[in-house]
Amino acid sequence: MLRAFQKAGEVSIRRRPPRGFETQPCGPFNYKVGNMPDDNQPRNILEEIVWYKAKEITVWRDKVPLAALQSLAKKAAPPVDFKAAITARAAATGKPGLIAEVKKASPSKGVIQPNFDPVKIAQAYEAGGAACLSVLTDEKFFQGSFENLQLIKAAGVKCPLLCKEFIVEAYQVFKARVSGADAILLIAAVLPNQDLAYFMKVARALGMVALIEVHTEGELARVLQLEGVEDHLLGINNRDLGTFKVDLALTRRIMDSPTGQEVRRRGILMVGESGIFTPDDVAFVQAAGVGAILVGESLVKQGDPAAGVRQLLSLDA
Ligand SMILES: O=C(O)c1ccccc1NCC(=O)[C@H](O)[C@H](O)COP(=O)(O)O
Repeated sequence: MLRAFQKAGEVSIRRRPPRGFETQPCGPFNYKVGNMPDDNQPRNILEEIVWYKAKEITVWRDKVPLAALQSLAKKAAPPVDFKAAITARAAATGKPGLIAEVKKASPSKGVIQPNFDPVKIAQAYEAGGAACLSVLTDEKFFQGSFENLQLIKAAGVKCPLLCKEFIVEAYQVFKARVSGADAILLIAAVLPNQDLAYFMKVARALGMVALIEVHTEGELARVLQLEGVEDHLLGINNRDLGTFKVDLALTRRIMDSPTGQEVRRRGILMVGESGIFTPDDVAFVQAAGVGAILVGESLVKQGDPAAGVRQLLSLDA
């Protein structure tokens, strides 16, 4: 459902507070600007995340300037083909290719897995039959890290890795590559097409693909206008950003719409994201037309994530 402030398909997330941040850096101190009116507050969790991200990036850039990161990216081991891993696994199993998410906590659920060992979880997902992995790198809201991405790659996990970061600047795309990512997430609610096109280009130049995530049919129609979008993946996130409620029927509604039909005609690899808990859920989104699924909570909270993967996909042990 569209909110009052949102027009069909347009960016709905404001990248900065409209009247500026409440505090401004002033030498070694943070100077409080004064009481800000209510309309300067984030309207949903995604705005809160993105506003904080802008501050985080400033700190990262002070430590490692973009030029230094770019030269590290040149020296990094080459990326692995993310899309090929999904299509190969889907062909072998007859199920959507699974992108299993290494996720400790979330804004909607708090801590999901208190005994969180990212490498062990990643290895278990791979052993269970995941095609690819998604690694949350956001620290404040998901208790993830870029270090987790590095550790998983360094441990020899072969599944291609998606850097699950809230990207608002090219700096993060280079940081993802340097940390071992094979794919990046781009969110259409946050990024206008001009930014999406630029970040897709940077990702391609570094040998990665993008998972471009939409929440509405309008956003899907908008991202379908991007040149070369077929080379990437498109995801439908079933989680409402305002209420956190997940509704798998969103995937079906969008895939059944005229825009969803266009996606099928153009043979774009679609990913069903969030709220997938059971083999019936997998069958539901597969019937709706997705070729891949992105699953976090239902797998990560299990004592045996490898068994969890096999169970979810109804695979033999
Ligand atoms: O997971 C959240 O609470 C969340 C809140 C706000 C923005 C994004 C959020 N999650 C990111 C994701 O897209 C999910 O981690 C991913 O799709 C897996 O979802 P699930 O299987 O439901 O854990």
